[in-house]
Amino acid sequence: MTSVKTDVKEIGLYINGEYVPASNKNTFDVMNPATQELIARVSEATEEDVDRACRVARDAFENGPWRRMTVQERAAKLRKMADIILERKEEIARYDAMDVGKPYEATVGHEVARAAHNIRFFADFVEKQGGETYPMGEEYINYTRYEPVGVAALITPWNVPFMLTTWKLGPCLAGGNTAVIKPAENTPLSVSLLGEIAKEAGIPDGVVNVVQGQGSVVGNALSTHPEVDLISFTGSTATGKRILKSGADTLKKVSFELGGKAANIIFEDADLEKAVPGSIRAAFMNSGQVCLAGSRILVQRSIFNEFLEKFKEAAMALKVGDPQEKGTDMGPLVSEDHYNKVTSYLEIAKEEGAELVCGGKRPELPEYLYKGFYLEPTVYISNNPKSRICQEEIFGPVVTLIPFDTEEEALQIANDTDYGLNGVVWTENLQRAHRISHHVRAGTIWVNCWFVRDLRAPFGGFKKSGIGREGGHHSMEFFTEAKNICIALK
Ligand SMILES: NC(=O)c1ccc[n+]([C@@H]2O[C@H](COP(=O)([O-])OP(=O)(O)OC[C@H]3O[C@@H](n4cnc5c(N)ncnc54)[C@H](O)[C@@H]3O)[C@@H](O)[C@H]2O)c1
Ligand SMILES: O=C/C=C/C=C(\O)C(=O)O
Repeated sequence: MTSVKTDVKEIGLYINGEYVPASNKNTFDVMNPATQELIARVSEATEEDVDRACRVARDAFENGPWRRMTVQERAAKLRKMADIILERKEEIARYDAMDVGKPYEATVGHEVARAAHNIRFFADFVEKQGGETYPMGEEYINYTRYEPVGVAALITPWNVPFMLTTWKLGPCLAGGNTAVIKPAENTPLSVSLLGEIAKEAGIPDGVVNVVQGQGSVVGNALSTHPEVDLISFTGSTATGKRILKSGADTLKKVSFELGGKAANIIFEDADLEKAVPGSIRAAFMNSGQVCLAGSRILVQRSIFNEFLEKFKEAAMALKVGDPQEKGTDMGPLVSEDHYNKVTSYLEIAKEEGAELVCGGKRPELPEYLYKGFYLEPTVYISNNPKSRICQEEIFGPVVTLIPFDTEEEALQIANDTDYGLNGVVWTENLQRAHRISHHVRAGTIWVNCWFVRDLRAPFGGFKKSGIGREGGHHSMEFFTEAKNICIALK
């Protein structure tokens, strides 16, 4: 097996329905994290380019046909967009495998299908959406319209680039807004296609724009731009704080999906046939680079050793390798910087006295992957839930098993975190399942499952894991302004 050698791609910004170079012609390089090969040269937007994209989006919003179309017309174009995503699913998944290092097989079969569903779901949703009517006897009547907000900045992270961007773009466009998208700088490939896919679907020029470059420059220019009305951001809590500040002067609406450090709680009455593979997925999917990862695994002491043995065996059986290859469970980490961050926690774990169960080193790999940013699935045991490895979002294939004795103790540990994105509970006891679900302070609780998504359900975080909710009417509330019209009838 040799590496999938590809030509170096040249990727422009997408503004007003066409690919354009940066105004100063600058580009930045994108590497394949499995091999460190150069895979793309991407135009690096200047502040002037961001300004142009925002003004184009404003013009398309104010003067173009998009917001004036009937919902049926808009929905038809969005459905076409979903169809094109499915037609191009191999190309999109290849791109995510190339710059994220995400296993191709899982991406093409699941994430890209979900991306198409994100767009189609919101097309269907707005077609069925009604308004409110409040008659005031014979004198007056009130009715509500949901109008688009304006120009949206959609700023997205590198771990799930395409799917997460469509999760925002679907409701943004369904609501009649226009968009300037900014993907993460190390994973620009798949998202770069969204402008041309929108155009092919018949969405007018200027409605979907994509700018590329560093967060501190391009992201910052977007979040301070006076033409941007709202920001939907998914990324780290630290960046969320920065964006909140930079959007403050122009009072932008924000929706933030931020970091997590989920407790994955295994009770002694859990069915380990389900809990072990479920916890393995929650720990190591996408090399643990998932906001929803079950990275703190709380295990009741009476079954601790049994769970530990089974979990360790399953973790060590995961196939770490080339993301492009069939059967690969785990690819590399996304970049050298991120590899250094994740592996710094191996030192921290040692200093904190955590016990290493397995992993903690580079896996043995074929020669062409020697330069890849690989780390074996890594499992620790810790008796100190307050230690840094139990508190900080490592965002890699590094998880900690923490023993507990009682339900109260499990809840106390689960809630002893700044984050509150999600929690996971494994138990065969119905009352306990509800009790624990009610008391874990997080936006989503999965019981005897993980990462099962119904797009109508609210999705978002308590505490430092976010602001607002996405999903179904929650997304539409963010991407529309409710207007009440009161008519005197006499
Ligand atoms: N809650 C969720 O749904 C969810 C989903 C996926 C990832 N995440 C979180 O995302 C993080 C990993 O992603 P990441 O490392 O790409 O996050 P990040 O915050 O570093 O970057 C996210 C995006 O913000 C941009 N950005 C960076 N600085 C900026 C600034 N000053 N102004 C405007 N934009 C800026 C980046 O360029 C990138 O496009 C993890 O914390 C993870 O938990 C959360
Ligand atoms: O890594 C984070 C994954 C987030 C998933 C979603 O936002 C979703 O499923 O809508």
